[in-house]
Amino acid sequence: MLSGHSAGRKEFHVNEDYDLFVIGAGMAGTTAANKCAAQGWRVGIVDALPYGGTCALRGCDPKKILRRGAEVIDAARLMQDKGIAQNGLSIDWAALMRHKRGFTDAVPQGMEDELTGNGVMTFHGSARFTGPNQLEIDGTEHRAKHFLIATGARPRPLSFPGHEHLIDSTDFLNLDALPPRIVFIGGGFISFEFAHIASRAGVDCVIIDHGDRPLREFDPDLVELLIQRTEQTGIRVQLATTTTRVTRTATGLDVTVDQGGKTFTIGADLVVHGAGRVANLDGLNLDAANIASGPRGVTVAGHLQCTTNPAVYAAGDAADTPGKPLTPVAVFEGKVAASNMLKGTTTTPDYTAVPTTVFTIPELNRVGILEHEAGNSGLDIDVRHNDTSGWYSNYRVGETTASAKIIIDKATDRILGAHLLGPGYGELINIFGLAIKLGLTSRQLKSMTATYPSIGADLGSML
Ligand SMILES: Cc1cc2nc3c(=O)[nH]c(=O)nc-3n(C[C@H](O)[C@H](O)[C@H](O)COP(=O)(O)OP(=O)(O)OC[C@H]3O[C@@H](n4cnc5c(N)ncnc54)[C@H](O)[C@@H]3O)c2cc1C
Ligand SMILES: NC(=O)c1ccc[n+]([C@@H]2O[C@H](COP(=O)([O-])OP(=O)(O)OC[C@H]3O[C@@H](n4cnc5c(N)ncnc54)[C@H](O)[C@@H]3O)[C@@H](O)[C@H]2O)c1
Repeated sequence: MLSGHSAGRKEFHVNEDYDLFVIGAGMAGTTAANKCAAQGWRVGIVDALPYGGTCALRGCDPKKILRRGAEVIDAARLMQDKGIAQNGLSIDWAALMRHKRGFTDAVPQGMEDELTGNGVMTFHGSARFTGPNQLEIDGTEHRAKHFLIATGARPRPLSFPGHEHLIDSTDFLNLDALPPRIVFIGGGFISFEFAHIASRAGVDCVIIDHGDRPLREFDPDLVELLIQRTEQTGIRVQLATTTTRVTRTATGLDVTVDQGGKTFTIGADLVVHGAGRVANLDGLNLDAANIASGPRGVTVAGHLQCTTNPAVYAAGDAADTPGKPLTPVAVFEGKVAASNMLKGTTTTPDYTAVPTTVFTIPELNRVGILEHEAGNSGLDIDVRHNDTSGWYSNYRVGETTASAKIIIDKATDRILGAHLLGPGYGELINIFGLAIKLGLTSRQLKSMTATYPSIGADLGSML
């Protein structure tokens, strides 16, 4: 370690000679760090928070553990008058949170042990660039030949008066108790998933979206069905509704909204931010390293190298790429960035056939193109749209909302898109993803033999 002075007056210790320094120990950052260390590179990684990132600690994994409680309640309700007595089954939120922590508490040490076991040097603190090839963490400068920015995303800043009263998704996933009334601002993944969990725990939930259609990246017919099922569950969905202010009252919070010029107030005990996320680049002092960026992240070329500083790469939610802010995308972008840095190549990530699931109950899924996108591209398509609610696998569990829409290219018989709403379809969508990735025809996919009776056995009929 050396001592020196940076551009400011502060004295720095300088730790030199990294091949790669990674900022952010989430899925993108740890994937790249492990891959480069495995090739013998000297790698450093830093996180301002415990290691693990959003998915494992504050997103996908804890969310889906909490959803399990809601799944059990919903499954029992669907079996009302079908052999399951409805006597007092309820969510014990505190115990469910303990179940969640049984998983999340072990993540940071496990992740850090894996990194150090692979020879990666781990640091804790906030990193900020001090030059094109150097950054600072708590008064120590680190120089490296390459940097990977993998700092994830944060809730989009909101501007209406009283926005400071909102809690974010991280706060929601750590609530010790659920209050009687929750309002969710924004009708996207977070609000729908959380409202579906909270309503099964007895919370009176309202989702407010300023657009006329929520979950815009999903098939509109299936979204319409999901809204109906959501409202049957007791969740109010207020569309084309703008939140104008949130005020603290003696008993809770008042959310004042405008719907087509009509103003009214919705009472709440908690208001949750579900209005989108932006790249988390604040505090990185990107200008010091001449790193171009926008709200979607660090400006990178197709091979994930920064367009204005060749030493810098970016991956995951912090990179402005065609990839959606999803865990599998963060992982494969981390791999591609690592490979390009290691080999000096310009490989680009393959974004085809990345499936997405909104983990409502039942779940909404998409892979490949939407019906209207096929139309816009001038493709001649066959749309195989089935109401699957009466099919055996849904009858068995008592689910009355289920639908499948498969988009097939008439010219080649190839599957271009699959849109599924129904219990267990979150697993089925992966098979359609593989079919699209491999360019399979509907005839080839139909030739699959599935176990019976299983949800996979419905696949042939969906085609
Ligand atoms: C509530 C919620 C639920 C989600 N559910 C799903 C799901 O079911 N499926 C799915 O595919 N995706 C889901 N996502 C999205 C998914 O979590 C993200 O796409 C993924 O975690 C992004 O990974 P990443 O490595 O890019 O960033 P992150 O995992 O966010 O890691 C970034 C890390 O960088 C650190 N950091 C930031 N700035 C600095 C700095 N200056 N210095 C040091 N460290 C810094 C942060 O502390 C953080 O640990 C969900 C997201 C949320 C919020
Ligand atoms: N299951 C999953 O894979 C999963 C789950 C949660 C989050 N995520 C990721 O995290 C990202 C962020 O999730 P999210 O739910 O916050 O965002 P989102 O982008 O899914 O949805 C945000 C919604 O809020 C609306 N909105 C924006 N500003 C508003 C305002 N001021 N008032 C009312 N409505 C407003 C938008 O119209 C949109 O419908 C997602 O895009 C997704 O990539 C994924």
